[in-house]
This record gives sequence, structure tokens and C-alpha cells, in this order.
Amino acid sequence: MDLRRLTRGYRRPIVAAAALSLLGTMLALVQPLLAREAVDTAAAGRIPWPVIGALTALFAAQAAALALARWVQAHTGETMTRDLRRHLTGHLLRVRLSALDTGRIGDLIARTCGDTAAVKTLIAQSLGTGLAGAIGLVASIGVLAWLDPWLLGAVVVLFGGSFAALLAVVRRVRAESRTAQTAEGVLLADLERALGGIRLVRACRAEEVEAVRLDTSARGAYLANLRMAGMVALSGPANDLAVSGAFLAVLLVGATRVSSGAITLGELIAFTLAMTYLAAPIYEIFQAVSAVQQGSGALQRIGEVLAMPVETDRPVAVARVTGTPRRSGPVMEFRDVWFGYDPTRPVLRGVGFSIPARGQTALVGPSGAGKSTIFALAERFYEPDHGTVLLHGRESRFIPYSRHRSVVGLVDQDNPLLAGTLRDNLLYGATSVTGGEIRRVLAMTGLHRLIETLPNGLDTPVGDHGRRFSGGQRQRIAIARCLLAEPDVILLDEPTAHLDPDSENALAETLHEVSARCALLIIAHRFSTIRTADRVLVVDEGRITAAGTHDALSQEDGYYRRMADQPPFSGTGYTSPPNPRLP
Ligand SMILES: Nc1ncnc2c1ncn2[C@@H]1O[C@H](COP(=O)(O)OP(=O)(O)OP(=O)(O)O)[C@@H](O)[C@H]1O
Repeated sequence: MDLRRLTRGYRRPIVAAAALSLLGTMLALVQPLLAREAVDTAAAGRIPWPVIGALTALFAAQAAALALARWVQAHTGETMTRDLRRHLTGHLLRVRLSALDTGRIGDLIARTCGDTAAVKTLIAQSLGTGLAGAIGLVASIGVLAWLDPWLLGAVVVLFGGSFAALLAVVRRVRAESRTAQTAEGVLLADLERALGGIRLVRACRAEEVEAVRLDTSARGAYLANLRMAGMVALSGPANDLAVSGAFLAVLLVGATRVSSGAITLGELIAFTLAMTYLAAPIYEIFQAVSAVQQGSGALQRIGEVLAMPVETDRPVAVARVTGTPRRSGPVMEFRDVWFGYDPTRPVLRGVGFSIPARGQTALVGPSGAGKSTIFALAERFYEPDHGTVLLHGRESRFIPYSRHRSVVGLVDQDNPLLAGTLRDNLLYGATSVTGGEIRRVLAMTGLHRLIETLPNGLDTPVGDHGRRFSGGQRQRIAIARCLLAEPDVILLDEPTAHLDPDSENALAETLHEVSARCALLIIAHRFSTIRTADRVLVVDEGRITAAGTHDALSQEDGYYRRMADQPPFSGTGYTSPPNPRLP
């Protein structure tokens, strides 16, 4: 992302603001000429009414032009920031998960909010005024040269030195700005980490550790901003000093030239007045260059986000996958699928299986075997490095993402709810659902009784990540949401994980009912889930090592039998491992 790309589409208002600023400067430049006439007329003992009137009109027109220029600039800055944020958030919501895995969410939030605000300052402070300032500077120098080239010589010597010093400062500002923005990103990411895991922080009594960590990040931003502020602060008085020095020099040299008769008193006053208008463009240019330097650090960071790869449908995307599964053939297939989060270290090594259009299939296997990774590929969060995933017999990579995900629903174990009302959560993935359909699904998932106890029924807020509800309730709400979207395959990550035996039985019935209408692929950690499945797939070290019914596998597969004998698979629920410290 660079300034040229950023300003595409906004050049007209930027040029308009520059033109208005320039008009203001030009109106100001005429004033010394009129002032000279006014002074010389007054010195001759007459009151120059017409000139005074013209001067007053010029002052008013200059103020109006400059005010309008500032408004146009601020408006352009706000519009660009809004559009940039829209572009960024739209991009971020489509970024590939593999790219998001390596970044920190807080830093991405900082880039979307803080860095775009820095860019706004760049637009609001710099582009228009900078352009106008540059033209104004040339024009002011022209007027000064016309009034008295000798006096101008004295001014150039004094201003030239301070200008060179300012340029050196501006270069350092750019580097510090980038450091400050990065530090702000780290601070937000750390804050998001601490607040996102606040229960863990409290339970581990880690408030102090997190406070120190946050303080360190805040200090990074503080120091970089201080260094930047120091340089900007130094440059201000340096600029003022140069201006005062130049004025003094002009007055001294000018007085000798007036006394020698080389120029009139009016010309000296006109020159001095014109000089005040020279200071303004110089200041504007300095502000603009410094804002560009500060904003370019932010622009670079925004560019990095926009360079993150996004999920894009293939041009040959086939939108012909029908909503109803074909009666013959599996709804989903994995064919020799290889995949690694780091492609050099495969997690899935030639996974192959198929899921019939109806019924429950359980995925079992030890921790780290690759079960969740199979889900991630089934949902197309990642694409296989090798091999194919098929949906209704078609290669999923040719199906538009949104179509694919309307066919494959997911009920995740972690944070299955979003802040909002219960109704928002239930209708999150569903486009058009009738009241009757909602009631049917609520009854099916046993949520109708819960809703009767809520103060505002379906319009009750669920709290951040659905904290208002228990783990089991959250899970059932997530299942209801998924059912309302009517997918052909539902991926469920151990649906009974948070349930008591009664709720577990109720859910088993629900799943049985659901599986008569669509396919269920369930990561199972509990015996009760496996027992009710029509088919079990055993995953080990990234491969499907056995497939069949629970009874058949218990007879035939030694590995499965050994695993099924271990808690938590044995028995009806989870059995805690023995605590060695207890007698
Ligand atoms: N986003 C990720 N980035 C890098 N590696 C990952 C990522 N997610 C999982 N892994 C690795 O992939 C391997 C398989 O993990 P996966 O979560 O698929 O196992 P699992 O069978 O679901 O385990 P569990 O039953 O404990 O949930 C593990 O070694 C894990 O460290």
C-alpha cells in the first residue's frame, strides 16, 4: 500500500482542498502590496479608505477559503479512513486461516483501528496543505524577490539552514512512527490475550505477570512516541528561531536600506508582512512531510494486512452442487488427503474415508492424531496439500466457499456462541427460517424449557462468548443453530462433552433423529457417543487405521479394543484417572 494507491478515487477533493488553501495563500500575498500602498498613503497624511476596504475584504475571503480547505481535507480524511477500514475488515474476514494462524488478533485490530487513524491524520494534515504550501512557498518567494531581492537574500540564508535541520528530523520521525505503531499493536494483542483468557489469568493468579507484560508493551509505545514527540517539539522552536532571526535580519538590513533611500518605509513593511506569509507555507510543508513520514509507517503495516492471502473461489467454481444429497453415493469423501500446517511436516498422511448421506460416523483416536484437522479440511478452513475432498461427488476446491459451508455445518467445542441475543445466535447461519421451524428445533434440542426460564426469551443476551449459559446449554444452542441452517453434513466435536447423563441421553435421541435426515461426523471421546454411531473411523498418526461398527472393531481390531478399554471410552461417562497423591 502506498500513497498513490491510497489516494486513488479521492484525488478530486484533495486537489480541491489544495486549490482552496492556495487561494487563501494567494489572497494573503496580495495583502502586503495593498498594505504598502496604505502605509505610504497614510505617511503622506491621507486616510486610504478604498485600500482599507479592499484589505478587509481580502482578510475575510482568505479566512473563508482556508476554513473551507480545512473542512474538505477533514471530510476527505474521514471518508478515506471509513473506506480503508471497510476494505481492511472485509479483507480480514476472508483471510485464509493458515495466514491468521501466524498473526496475533490484537495486532490486526490495532492495524484496523490505530493505523488507519494515523493515515487519517496523514490525509487531513498533509496532502492538500502540503501541496498548497509548496506552491505558496514559491509564490511568497516570488513576491519577496519582487519587493526587494537583497532582503530576500538575508531571509534565504537564515531559513535555508533551519530547513536542512528539519529534513533530518523528519527522517527520524518515520522510523520512530513505525516503532510506535508496532508497539501499539503488541500492546493491543497482549491486552486481548489477557482479557480473552481472564478466567485463566485469575485462576493462575497471573494478574501481576500480565500487568508487567502489558506495562512492557505500553512502555514500548510510550518511549517511541516520546522520541517522536521530542523530535517534533525540537523542530518547532528551531523553526520559530529561524523565523525570528530572519525577521530581525530583515528589520536591520531593511532599516539601513530605508535610511539610504533604496526602499520606502512602505516597502519594508510590505516585505515584513509578506515574510509572515512565508512562514506559513514552510510550516505547512514541514507538517505535511512529518505527517507523511508518520503515516507511511502505518500505511506499510496496513499494506501487510492487505497482502495476507484471502479465500477466493476458483473462476471455474461449480455452483451446481445440489442442496439435497444424491440418494446413491456418499455425501463427503476424503481421497488420499495429505496435509500439514507446515507442509514439510504432514499431520494427515493419506487419509481416505467416505460418509454416507445419512447416519452417524464417529471419529476416534488418541490426542493429536489429527481428528480436528480432518474437520478443518472438511470445512475448508485449509486446503489439502495433496489428495481431494469431495462433496456430493464433486471436488470441493471447485465449489464456492459459501456454498460448501452451507452444505457442511460445524459445531465446535470452543466458544460456540457469539455476543448478541439468543435469537441472533440461533439465526446466525440461517437465511430464512420460520417461527415454526425455530420452535421445532428448540424442542428437538431440549432448549424450549431453557427459553421459558429466560427473562426475555429468545431476545436474552448470551454475554461474551455465551458466558450466560452453561457449557452443555451452549453446546445445544450451537447444535440448534447448525440444524436451522439445514446442512447436509454436520461436524460435531464431542457433543456430549459438557452434559450430564440425562442430557446426554436426550442429545443422543436428538442426534439419532437428526441423522435420519443428514450425515453426522462426530469426534468422539466418550463411549456413549461411539456406541450410538453407525460407523466408527479410527484415526492414528494422521491415518485412518480401521473402520467399521463398534462391535465389529471391538472384535477385529486389537488397537481399537485396547483404546476402547481405556477411560474415558470405557463405561458410560468420563472416569477421572487415579490421583497418585490420594491413598
Ligand atoms: N493451527 C495449527 N497450527 C499448527 N499445528 C497444529 C494446528 N492445529 C493442530 N496442529 C497440530 O496438528 C496435530 C493434530 O492436531 P489435531 O488437533 O488435529 O489432533 P486431534 O486428534 O484433534 O487431538 P485432540 O483429540 O487432542 O483434540 C497436532 O500435532 C497439533 O499440534
